[in-house]
Parts: sequence; structure tokens; C-alpha cells
Amino acid sequence: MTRPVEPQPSPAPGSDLAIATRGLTKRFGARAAVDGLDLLVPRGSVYGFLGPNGSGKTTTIRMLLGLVRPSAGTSTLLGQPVPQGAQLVLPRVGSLVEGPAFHPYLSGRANLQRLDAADLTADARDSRQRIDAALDRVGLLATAGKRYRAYSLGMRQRLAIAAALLVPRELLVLDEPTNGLDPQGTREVRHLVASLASDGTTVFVSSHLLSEVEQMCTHLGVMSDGRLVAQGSSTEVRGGAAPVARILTEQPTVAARILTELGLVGVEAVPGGVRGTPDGIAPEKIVAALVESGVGVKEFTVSSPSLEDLFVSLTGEGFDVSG
Ligand SMILES: Nc1ncnc2c1ncn2[C@@H]1O[C@H](COP(=O)(O)OP(=O)(O)OP(=O)(O)O)[C@@H](O)[C@H]1O
Repeated sequence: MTRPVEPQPSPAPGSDLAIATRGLTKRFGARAAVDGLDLLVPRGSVYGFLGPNGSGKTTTIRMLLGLVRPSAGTSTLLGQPVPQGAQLVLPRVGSLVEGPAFHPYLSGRANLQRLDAADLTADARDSRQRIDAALDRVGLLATAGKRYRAYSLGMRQRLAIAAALLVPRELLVLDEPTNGLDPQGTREVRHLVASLASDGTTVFVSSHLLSEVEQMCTHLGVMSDGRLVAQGSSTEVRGGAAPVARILTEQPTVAARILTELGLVGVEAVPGGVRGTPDGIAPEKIVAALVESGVGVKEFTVSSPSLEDLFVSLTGEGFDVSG
């Protein structure tokens, strides 16, 4: 049996991390839904937890929040081990996993009042102030008197986030917050996440929609089949993708031979020409070699693959980029 880690009263080493896991694993029967995850989520980041459906994102979030017991591994939230220190840290963590059940015939404000009243740790005397602050934070103060059923999809999701903000939070964990939203609702949630992050709240947001994550995240973690296949700042993750040289020419066979002789990697034919990974070979050297061999170069470009190309190569699956 492993020794339980004691809750720590003061920030632990590594407290610059809002979330840290080591070997976090969840098995359902013989199958590992989450397999040996080492998450590193810096405080103050907006961390996009990306992966196709079924790759293990929700199971990971449920373990982080103490909703499901890991089969192996450890986690800390805001420097506290979970589940051991959960009672100390979870009040500082807001989450949106399945979303609260709202009453359609009550107003946004009345719905928050019900949730606030159910929180036995909250002082009832400050209820009005707390609810107004949460509504204001998500931009719903002016429409707080409208019935929930009259809210747009984006307003409903913002109200769900307001419910998570009834007490001040250092970390927000949002599971697919724009799932099922229309483009306007998606924009509203995206702006809200950006504005929460600008106040210093760390946001951990899962998504299978690349377009969402790309625009709002400072850091990315990419899941594929239960494993974390890439992690780091958005720049670092992008930097992991080698640039590709593309040459438009009417002599693709000769061009391909020259590129291969020069040492480019993965040289292949593309419509109208060839492409390959320069692997450190200077662009001017490539062009010079082609021209010296009499290859007519109509166009030459060196570019990094798009984030989508990268994810397809990491996960073997396409991402829905429609937003
Ligand atoms: N309670 C459970 N019992 C058995 N298998 C489960 C259970 N919960 C999840 N799984 C399986 O674990 C895998 C990961 O599921 P999970 O919901 O974590 O993925 P996800 O990345 O969040 O995908 P989605 O966006 O579709 O929810 C899936 O194959 C799922 O069927």
C-alpha cells in the first residue's frame, strides 16, 4: 500500500504549477482510459487539453476533481495533493464538468440564488453581493432577471460559469465548455475565458475543437488514446513541428532526387511539385542546388505545418476545425 501524502499547509515545491500529475492512470477493466499522465499546468496559464472524443479528457478531469479514483499515479491541485487535500483545495477550484441543472422557468439570478443557498459554507448575508459579482463577471448582470429558458446557448453556458464563480477561484476546470454552442455562443465563452485569465485565474479547458483552443490557450496538452502525446507552451508545441519546404516545378522527379541528395527528409510528390523537411538545410542552398541542376522553380516556400497538421500527425485523427 502506498503511504498517503499529507495535506500541506503552505505552498509545496512546484507551487508555480496549478495542476501537476505524475503517472496518473485510470483503468476500466483491462483498458487504460488514461495511461501514465504527467500533466504540468503553470499557474496563470490557459491550458488547452486537446484530444479526439474518447481520448481520456473527461476521465482525467474527473480524477483531478476527486470525482473518480485513479488506478495509479498522483495529482496535486494548487500545491495540494488530491484526493487527500481535496477539502483544502477544492473550494479554490471552480469546475464545469456536467454543468449545474438550471430551472428553465426561473431567472438567471434566481437560479444562482438556489445554488448559492445550497452552499452551506457560503455566508447568506453576502449572497446578493456574491451573485451580482458572478453575474457581472460573465456579463449577465443586465439580463439576470430573464428566465433561463429565454437565454441563448452562450448565455446559458456563461451562467454555468457564473455558478462556478460564486466564490473566488484560483483555478477553473472547464470540460468542453463550447460543446454544442453556436458560433456566437462559442465566441462569448472564448471571450469570457480570456477575460478570466487576464485577472490571473488559471483556466484548464478541454476541447476536441482545435479552433477554440488555438485562439485562447497559452499552453497545450494533446491526448491520444489515453496518453499525453505533446505538452508545453503553444509556441513550444508548435515548434515541435519541423518546417516543410514546398517547391512548385514541372520537373518533380529531378527535383525530388536533388532534394533527397541534399539531405531533405520525407521528400514526396505533391500536386504541382514536391515537398520535404529541410532538417536544418538553408533555404538558399536548396534553391541554388535546384537551379544549378536546371530545375525550373516556379515557387519555393518553407513553412511550419499548421497546428491541425501537427495534431493529425500526433493523434492520427483529424480534428473538427469548424468551431
Ligand atoms: N465509467 C466508465 N466505464 C468504462 N469505460 C469508461 C468509463 N468512462 C469512460 N470510459 C471510457 O474511457 C475512454 C475515455 O473516455 P473519456 O470520456 O475520458 O474521453 P474524452 O476524451 O473526454 O471523450 P469525450 O469528449 O467523448 O467525452 C473511452 O473509451 C470511454 O468509453
